[in-house]
Amino acid sequence: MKIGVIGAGSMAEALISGLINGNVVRPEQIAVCNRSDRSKLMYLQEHYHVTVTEDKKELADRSEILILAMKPKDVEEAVLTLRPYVKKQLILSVLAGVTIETIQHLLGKKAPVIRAMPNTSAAIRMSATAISASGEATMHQVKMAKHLFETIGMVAVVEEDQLDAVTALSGSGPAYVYYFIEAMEEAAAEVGLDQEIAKSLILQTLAGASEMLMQSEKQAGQLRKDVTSPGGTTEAGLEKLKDFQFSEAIIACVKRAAERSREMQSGGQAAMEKVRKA
Ligand SMILES: NC(=O)C1=CN([C@@H]2O[C@H](COP(=O)(O)OP(=O)(O)OC[C@H]3O[C@@H](n4cnc5c(N)ncnc54)[C@H](O)[C@@H]3O)[C@@H](O)[C@H]2O)C=CC1
Ligand SMILES: O=C(O)[C@@H]1CCC=N1
Repeated sequence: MKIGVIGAGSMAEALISGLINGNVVRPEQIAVCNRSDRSKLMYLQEHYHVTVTEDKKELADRSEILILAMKPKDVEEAVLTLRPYVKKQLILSVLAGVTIETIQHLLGKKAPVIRAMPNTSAAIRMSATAISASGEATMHQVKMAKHLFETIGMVAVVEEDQLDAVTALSGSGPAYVYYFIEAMEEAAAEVGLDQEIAKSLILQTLAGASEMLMQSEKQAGQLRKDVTSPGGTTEAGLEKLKDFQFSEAIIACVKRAAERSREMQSGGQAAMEKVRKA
């Protein structure tokens, strides 16, 4: 399987790192191009030994899968310059808020397109990814995409209209967790803990809680109650989280991110209109 990656940013690197370090594909099976920043290409070549090129034709000709990994605002230019070289390749987009219809419009044909929403934990093969395929994608191509993402984490197959919600939940999700950890680190300093010790305690606590949920038949709410002794420390701490409307804040966060994904989708439709009128 030969893969061409268009856009050499954070998500591209996470995918490349997961695929290569997990021995899923060999470096020579991956070629990457970027728009302007050549240093990023040099970095990827040096670290992962992938092929780098500035020539989209060369990239497309050698690839069976073309991964779109630029920012959504750049999709129009990227796909229009790629368009002459797209023949039978499967187009695999990781772009937030850019629909299959928009991509097919920019390509000027009903090419097989699979939208995926992974997250940056792909770098260590722990991504939570959801995929959705266009009707043009063959069963083989869907299986191939599913397999690709399964090798770097777990995969859920969803309807395309679910992808805004997925993006808000697990695509952006690592950032919420890192934000929580940053706050825990700040809290640890305020209660007088050494920074390094605090960091290991926080990370093991998160990993342990997450693993408990995976292994246990109990739901999160029950496991929380198991920790919370009546009149104890946890109850006192949780009261503060309630005072500051922790749940409401998380719900508002995910809802706003999903809404933003839908707004970005409207941007993509405007680009599609522009191409249609040109
Ligand atoms: N960063 C994340 O956690 C996740 C990002 N995504 C999606 O992945 C995509 C990329 O995100 P990041 O990697 O964070 O962005 P980034 O800004 O780090 O990387 C995008 C890269 O694409 C390049 N690029 C732009 N136009 C191009 C063109 N015409 N041809 C070739 N390269 C071009 C840019 O030079 C840049 O290096 C976005 O669409 C985002 O929605 C999806 C899931 C998670
Ligand atoms: O922030 C973003 O728009 C992208 C999509 C999911 C994670 N990062």
